[in-house]
Amino acid sequence: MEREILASYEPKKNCEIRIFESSDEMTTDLAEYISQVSEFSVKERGYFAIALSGGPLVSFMRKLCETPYNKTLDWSKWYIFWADERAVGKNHVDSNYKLTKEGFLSKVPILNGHVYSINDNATVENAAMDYEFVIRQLVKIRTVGVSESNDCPKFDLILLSIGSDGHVASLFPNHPALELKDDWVTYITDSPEPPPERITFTLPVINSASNIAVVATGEDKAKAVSFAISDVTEGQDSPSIPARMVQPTDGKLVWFLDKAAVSFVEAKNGAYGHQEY
Ligand SMILES: O=C(O)[C@H](O)[C@@H](O)[C@H](O)[C@H](O)COP(=O)(O)O
Repeated sequence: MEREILASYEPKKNCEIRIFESSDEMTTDLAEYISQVSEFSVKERGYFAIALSGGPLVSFMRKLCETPYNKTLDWSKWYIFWADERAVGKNHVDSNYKLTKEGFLSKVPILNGHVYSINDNATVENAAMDYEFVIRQLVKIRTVGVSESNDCPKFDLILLSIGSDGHVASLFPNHPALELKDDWVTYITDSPEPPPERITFTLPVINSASNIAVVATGEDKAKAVSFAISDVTEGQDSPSIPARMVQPTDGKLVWFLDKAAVSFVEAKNGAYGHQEY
């Protein structure tokens, strides 16, 4: 598989940062990474439970719909979830389900019964409660694994992208939802980005996953990426943004970035290869 990683670092325990020349090369590596995680999970557990989010993420997964992956992956073992969803109908242009259906699910043979979309026919509060209930049932029968350190679900992979304000899933800076410890799924009604009502996994669920990948390209994400991955002590220069709170308890975190997304880190620290990520 042809792909060139410009640099790869392991700055913190269980965290790796991969930097690519272009977003196209990043997309190639991301497909290979997802394929490897899915094969490992199917071998270990018999299932692959993956949670997706919105934004540009689905378009970054496009190479999974092409050869060799469309033919080689064991799609019948894939179970799809959403780390966050906007409270709009499934046909609405803002729906993460619609985005995923059009860009991914309609192109690969994942079973309809394995697609756990968030209820768009309920209030956000009820949709969040329903979703947590469904996940609890699936954890009971181990279609979704369970964390060894708490009773949280242990998704095989949670894929996130980062907003330019540093939000991940629908967890926004300084929002009380960031403090939740016992809920698995929650809702917000005051998202700073439209639409205001959203359903989201909480940090304990995200951090309990076996694998978390955060994907970011472009200069508009560069500042947030720098605040999220740099080692400097938190303070005015490095606010504690949600993406920085993504720290797997027992699993592994991989950042997939293009050159533009690390331009702010680079400006502060020098060229790639500087160890102070
Ligand atoms: O539904 C959502 O809003 C997302 O799950 C969100 O976390 C998104 O992934 C980021 O906002 C990046 O998306 P943009 O690049 O479009 O800001």
